[in-house]
Amino acid sequence: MKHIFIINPTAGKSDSRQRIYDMADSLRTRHDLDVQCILTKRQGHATELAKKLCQTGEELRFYACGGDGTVNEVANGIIGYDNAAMSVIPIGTGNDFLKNFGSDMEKFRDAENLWDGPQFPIDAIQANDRIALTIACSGIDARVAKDVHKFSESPILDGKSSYIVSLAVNFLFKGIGTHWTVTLDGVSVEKDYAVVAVCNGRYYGGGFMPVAEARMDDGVLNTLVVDKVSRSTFLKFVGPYSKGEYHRFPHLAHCSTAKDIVIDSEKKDIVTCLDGECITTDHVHIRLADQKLNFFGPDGCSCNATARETAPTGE
Ligand SMILES: Nc1ncnc2c1ncn2[C@@H]1O[C@H](COP(=O)(O)OP(=O)(O)OP(=O)(O)O)[C@@H](O)[C@H]1O
Repeated sequence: MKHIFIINPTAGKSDSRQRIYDMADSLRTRHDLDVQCILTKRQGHATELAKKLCQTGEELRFYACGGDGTVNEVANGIIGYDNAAMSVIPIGTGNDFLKNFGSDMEKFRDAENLWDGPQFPIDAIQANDRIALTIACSGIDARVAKDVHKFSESPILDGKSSYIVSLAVNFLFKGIGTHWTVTLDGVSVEKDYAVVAVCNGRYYGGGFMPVAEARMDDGVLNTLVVDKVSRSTFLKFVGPYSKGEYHRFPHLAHCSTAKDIVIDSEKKDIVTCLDGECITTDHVHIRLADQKLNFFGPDGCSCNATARETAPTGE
């Protein structure tokens, strides 16, 4: 078994490379493991690296060292390879993926808790030709996420503050709704939409949680569709939305467990964020991925640690 640390040197606000090298060294010396550290050189490189290594057929454990973008890229590289599994060492800005593990997130910071941890499958979202692990969101939230990186470079803004600033800019200077046809399990409705969030997990945008009951290993995607709203309604809605309280706005937000989600537009104006990585297109087709992702983590951890037991009913 080989242990591969894929490190994004640009992730997060400070350079964490040395800390990762030290952890890798510690695994070598304390446990006599075959360990390799590889730095990514550009966007998309983590997927290329992981896929190439998986194709050797060797038994591999990957550690995605970065933020959600790096996690997403390594997942896209290893999914479908039985000889590979991945975990995460969070050194990014937001690290929303690991929030699904609740307080165990802290244990992921030390490879000592990971290298012999249990392996389990988690679901993945197939969005066009890409995989997302947590949320595939289209609409104003995706436009906010697309812009968030501009603000997260500021030394005075943390993950959530960067998101709030990006939200304010999009809210004030760009429209809330976009005219699309959204098709859920074959039923199409053409109108103006604010958000279509397809959730396997629960967090995005520095901690926003659209669907609190989304579980990452139940074979179900929870899709929240939000109509275009006025600015004043949006202001009332966004707080509850970020806490999974969509049920307080049944006239605006509809949650379903549709298996097949398609968004079409006459223009190339659908921004879709996949674990924070954005694509822009005029057609998005989203469903549960055929393959599950092999994941490993600290003993006893659960990707559903913070999940609400059942879907709420409207008030
Ligand atoms: N060497 C590199 N140079 C420039 N960009 C890179 C490099 N390696 C990876 N990237 C890109 O950096 C982007 C940000 O990475 P990542 O999301 O992991 O960190 P982050 O933005 O700090 O964290 P988070 O998304 O959790 O807030 C990704 O789009 C990734 O593809």
